[in-house]
This record gives sequence, C-alpha cells and structure tokens, in this order.
Amino acid sequence: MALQSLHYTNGQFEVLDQLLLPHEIKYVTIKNCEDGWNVIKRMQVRGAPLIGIVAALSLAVELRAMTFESTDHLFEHVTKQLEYLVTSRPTAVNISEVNDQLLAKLLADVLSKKLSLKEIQERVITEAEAYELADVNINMTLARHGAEHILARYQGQSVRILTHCNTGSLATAGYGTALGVVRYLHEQKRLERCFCTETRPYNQGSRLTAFELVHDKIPGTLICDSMASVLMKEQNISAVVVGADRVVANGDTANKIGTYQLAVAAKYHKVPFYVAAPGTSIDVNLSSGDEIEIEERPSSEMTAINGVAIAAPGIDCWNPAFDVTPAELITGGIITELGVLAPSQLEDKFTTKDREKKMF
Ligand SMILES: CSC[C@H]1O[C@H](OP(=O)(O)O)[C@H](O)[C@@H]1O
Repeated sequence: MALQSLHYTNGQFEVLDQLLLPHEIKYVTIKNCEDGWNVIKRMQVRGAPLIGIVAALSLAVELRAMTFESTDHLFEHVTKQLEYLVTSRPTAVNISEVNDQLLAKLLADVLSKKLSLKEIQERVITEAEAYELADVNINMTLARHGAEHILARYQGQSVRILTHCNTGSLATAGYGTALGVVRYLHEQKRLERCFCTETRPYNQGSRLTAFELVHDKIPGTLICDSMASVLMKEQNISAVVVGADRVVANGDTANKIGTYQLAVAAKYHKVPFYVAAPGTSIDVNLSSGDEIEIEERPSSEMTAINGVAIAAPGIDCWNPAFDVTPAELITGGIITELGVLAPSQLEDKFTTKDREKKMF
C-alpha cells in the first residue's frame, strides 16, 4: 500500500500530519481554506506540488459547502481565498500557479455568460480537484524521463543516487518527483542504492524520505548533510537528483536549504546534478533566481526537536528554508514531464498556455 499524503473523496478532505512522522500516522480533516492555510504554514503538509494541491482542495471543499448570490460574489470570494492561500508559503510557485490558473478559468466562465452560477461554481470545484488527479501521472512521466536520462550515462550498470529533502509520495499526490526517479530506477531494477540527507533543520530526509525508502523496501542509506561532499568523493555516486520549489526562466532553482552546497560539491566531484521539477513548479515569469522570495522559518525549528532544546538558549539564528542553485550548476538537466531539459528550453516548453494545456 503506497503512502498517502492526503485522502480526498466526494468533498471529504484530510491530510497526513507530517510533523508526526515517522512515529505516528494521523490524518487531519480540512474543511475550508483557513484549515488549508494552517496545515501548509505549520508544515503539517509540505512539498511544493503537495501544498499547491492542498490549497486547491481546501478551496474545493469550502466551495462545496457554500451558496452565492451572484457570479460577482463567487468571483470575489474565490479571488480573496486564493490570495489568502498564496500567503501561507512564498517560495514554491505552486500555490500561485493554482491561483493564476483557477482565476483565469473562472473569469473566462463568468465573461462567457453562457453558464449558470451553479454551473460556474461546479466548474471551479472540478478544476480545483483536477490538480490532485493530474499530479501522479505527471510525476510518473517525469520519473521515467529522469531515470532514462541517468541510465543512458551508465550503460547496463545499476546506479547510486544522492537525494536531498523529501520529494516523494509525501511531497506530492503520489509517486514523487526526484524520489519518483529513484522509485522508477528501483522498479526497473537499476538502482543499487539511494543515499538521502537528513536535511536539517526540519529533517525531511531522516523523517520522511527514509520512511518512504524503508516503507517501499528501496535500498537506502541516511547521511548527515555534512557528509555529502565526502560521499561524492568516496562512494561512487552516479548522480545527485533533487526537487524544486521554483525553477525560473534561466533555470536557476529554489529548493530546500542545502541544495546549493550539494550542487557546488557535485560540480567539484564531476557528479551529474539534476533538478526534478514538474511544470507546476516552473515559473518562467521570473527571469533569474535573484527574484525568488526565500522563506525564513522560526528559530525554534532549528533550536529544538520535538520540544527538546538542542541549541544554547538565547543564541541568534538564521533559518532560510531554501536556497537558489544557479542553472550553471545543474549539470545533468531539469527533469520535467516534457523531458530532461536544458535551462534554455524552459521558456519554450512552459509558457502559461502550455502549462494549462498539460494540466487539463
Ligand atoms: C517535490 S517537493 C519539492 C520541494 O519542496 C520541499 O520544500 P518543503 O519541504 O519546505 O515544502 C523541498 O524543497 C523539495 O525539494
């Protein structure tokens, strides 16, 4: 049974509380956008694709329970709620993507004057629900492209992959992006081993990726973040494959803090470095990584684990949740559902129209 980050059936919506993993499997009910905002902000759910899907489904369940006097009232409410959901976490583009796409489709329906208020409301709900349904297929396609590209470098051999943070079933609606590449390699019996970093301070690697690897019986080895460079020096790593929160037009990529230093070490040790990014995490509206807002998280997420202090009381902290890897260090390519792309190919492949066509 695959790990399920969420359950959504007929407007009943619940998410797996990832703050309790790996010790406890507990689902939290989401009834409206406020519930959705809270679980995203607290990182009870996290992962760029998943937070976009949770935002969309939070709106869907809220709209299922509401009636509106007019299409203007409906449009105003949807606009307000999507703008609110975007404020939960700024770095990943995924919630903004949902905002832009749903509002564009809603506006088109309202202006068409061909549909009743109830029909328009039902279409918004259906389109919000479609993000979950589309995500797993996107991930499986992306994973195949990435695995085939990596295997083409190592004719006939099995490969040893280093990954960072969590990019699997717990970061998406299923299968995963970078960890989806690992899953596909394992399914093809071409994965020797997956090495995963702890990914301090939230420990997505030790708590979530290690959990997924053990659950799926994929050969995995946990390392501390500080071990990554010597691992690449001594342990014959075939490729580094990481996820993305926002890939911009020139290929610069915001991803979990620690990604940039992995890319620098990979460059030094001549290990191919790949970013796995579905179209929902690609933002060609920004031209370079300098424009990406980097979320800073509370110091308490660094100075304690499960309430137990691990740092000197009173010390100042700096806790950026992401860093930006310049495109020049992404030497393997950007793994998408449209293929493994060079940064120069992103704008052609992922204009807004193409993304919408691909999603629905
Ligand atoms: C497919 S997950 C993409 C991306 O999102 C994660 O961030 P967070 O755990 O803070 O939500 C991480 O950067 C992953 O690589």
